[in-house]
Amino acid sequence: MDGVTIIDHPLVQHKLTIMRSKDTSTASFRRLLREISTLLCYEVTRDLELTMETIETPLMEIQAPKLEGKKLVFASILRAGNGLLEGMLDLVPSARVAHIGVYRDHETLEAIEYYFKAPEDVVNRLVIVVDPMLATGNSSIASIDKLKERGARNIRFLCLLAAPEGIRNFQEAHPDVPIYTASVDSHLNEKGYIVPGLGDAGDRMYGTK
Ligand SMILES: O=P(O)(O)OC[C@H]1O[C@H](OP(=O)(O)OP(=O)(O)O)[C@H](O)[C@@H]1O
Ligand SMILES: O=c1cc[nH]c(=O)[nH]1
Ligand SMILES: [Mg+2]
Repeated sequence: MDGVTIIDHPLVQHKLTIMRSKDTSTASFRRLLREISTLLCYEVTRDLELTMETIETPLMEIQAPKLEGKKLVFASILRAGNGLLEGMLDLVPSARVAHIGVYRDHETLEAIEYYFKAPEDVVNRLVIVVDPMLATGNSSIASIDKLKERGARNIRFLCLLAAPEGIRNFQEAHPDVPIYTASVDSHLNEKGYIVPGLGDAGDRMYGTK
């Protein structure tokens, strides 16, 4: 599938299976999401450019690689995005963070925006938008619209599960934004849930249902 990278690392797939199970507790779900996010972060940053820098080891001076360019921005779509954000920050503690408050209206499935806070200078930075679920795509499309209004030009979207319908909508709206996901599931049901999916990610993370 063009523009979609499926992260099929065995550890990712194993943890995802446990997360999907309805018998997995809130505590385990939250811990697994944090663990899996470090593995996803590793893949979504795999091709970042490096620049050589001179350093001195205790033995000699060498040229050694460091990340090039400005610090990354991780943009978390609330609430469930925060579950991915935490593990990503474990790996890249210097990343800047944007928070985007969006929830789905349960009837219309439209994205309702309620909060937006992002670094002023996103224009020159790679922005990695995180949300475990890409269902209709309405939430991620609206979030990326806001980031583009702010000037972001270099954007990637990272999720855990995606539905084919959501990928189509997303790519129509943002053909320039690559998608990284651990799985493309079968379809959306009549209520807009991903099937087989894992249920409502926010509710499972925070025990709100
Ligand atoms: O692709 P979409 O159809 O827009 O669905 C995906 C969105 O649904 C979930 O959030 P939800 O609306 O449940 O909000 P919450 O995280 O605050 O519970 C999920 O975390 C995504 O943000
Ligand atoms: O299956 C779904 C669809 C949207 N949001 C979720 O949390 N789960
Ligand atoms: Mg949400």
